[in-house]
Amino acid sequence: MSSIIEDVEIRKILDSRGNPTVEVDVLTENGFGRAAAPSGASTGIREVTAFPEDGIDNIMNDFGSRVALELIGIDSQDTNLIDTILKEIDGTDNLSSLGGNIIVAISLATAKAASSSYNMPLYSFLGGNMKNEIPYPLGNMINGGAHAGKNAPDIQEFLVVPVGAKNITEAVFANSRVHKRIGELIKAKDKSFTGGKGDEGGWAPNLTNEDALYIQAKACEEVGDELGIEIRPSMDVAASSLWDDKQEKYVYEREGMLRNSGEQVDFVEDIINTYNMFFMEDPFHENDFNGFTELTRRSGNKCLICGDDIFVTNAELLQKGIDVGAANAIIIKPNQIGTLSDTYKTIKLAKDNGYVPVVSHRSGETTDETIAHLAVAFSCPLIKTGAIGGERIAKLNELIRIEKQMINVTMAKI
Ligand SMILES: O=C(O)[C@@H](CO)OP(=O)(O)O
Ligand SMILES: [Mg+2]
Repeated sequence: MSSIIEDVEIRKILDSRGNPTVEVDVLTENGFGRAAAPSGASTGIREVTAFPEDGIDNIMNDFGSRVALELIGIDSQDTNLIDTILKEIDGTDNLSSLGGNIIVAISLATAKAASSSYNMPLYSFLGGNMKNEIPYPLGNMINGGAHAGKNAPDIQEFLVVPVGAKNITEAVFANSRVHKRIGELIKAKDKSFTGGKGDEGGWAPNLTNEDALYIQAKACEEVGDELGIEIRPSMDVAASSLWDDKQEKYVYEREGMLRNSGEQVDFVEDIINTYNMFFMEDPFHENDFNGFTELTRRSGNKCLICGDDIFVTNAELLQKGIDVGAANAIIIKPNQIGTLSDTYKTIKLAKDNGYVPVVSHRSGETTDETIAHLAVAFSCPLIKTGAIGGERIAKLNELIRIEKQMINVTMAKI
């Protein structure tokens, strides 16, 4: 069987916001891999650059000579070599020449071509055939902040985790049930609600953070009782989007509130305690390591305190957090760092230091399902990938398929 790369093709496709992104096909003698890159709206400043400054089209024009020719003839199994070559072709520290999104699509498509060359699903090709754990889905229920319109809550994502679900089917249907129930509760509170949704398929209502939190908790309880499983509320504050450097305050525009870092710690701690939060992402902005450290000290024993913008899937930044006890979980988005091998390096560092890796979609997505395989392959106990919407269910339905293929399968330990 040959996994040697015979051809690499790139095309411009649509993402879920109607923006251009790239899809890459990698062909070997015996296999084929395809991957597409997502895009963020609330991106961290230290993420690699998604696309070159002049857009995608110029790269597409000289892709054959500049990229494909360099990869043809190389074994698609050699992820480290492929990623090194891609970074060399790019030649910049932040991958701004080729663009991290183009590099990540090639890196992932190559791994998929390798797995297909050996007739194996990606999760077992990367993770080995002893894998038998499925991650719990963090489902997105209400969208605010950078993912929704003007009158939506300031907080970006109101999420839930069906921690009592016994299998992935039960888990994803519990999340979709909570999503429906939240829609009903919003309509009951606001008769003029149009049913509008945000970028990740969560409702985008005219609600304060507090009302959204209350409705979310009520729906978790009601659906949890109905289904006989525990469902816990969670959130992504995406606080880099709230932070104003000049005022040195978190600005809650919808609420007309300003909070300094200390007040933000108290505010978030109170939410964790009041609502028995399971997971709290980016409660502080990307440079506020002190805020993360203080909240982790106070609440890290009862809630996952997760860093996204602060770490951007970068092992060096994660090490900085480990050194000061900032957070106990990390969001993993391959396109924040640009390659599969660097993504793995960060996951390994997280696990070696007791940080929970949480594989995540972006707000701008395609129907690419690769992250479902990565979460299983690298034993990440949680995956954040929405609850409804075509580009979100692509990953959730793939997890259902993966679970059916596995032997002696269980949900991850959380
Ligand atoms: O902040 C986040 O965690 C993500 C995904 O939910 O949003 P974006 O892709 O816009 O960065
Ligand atoms: Mg986030």
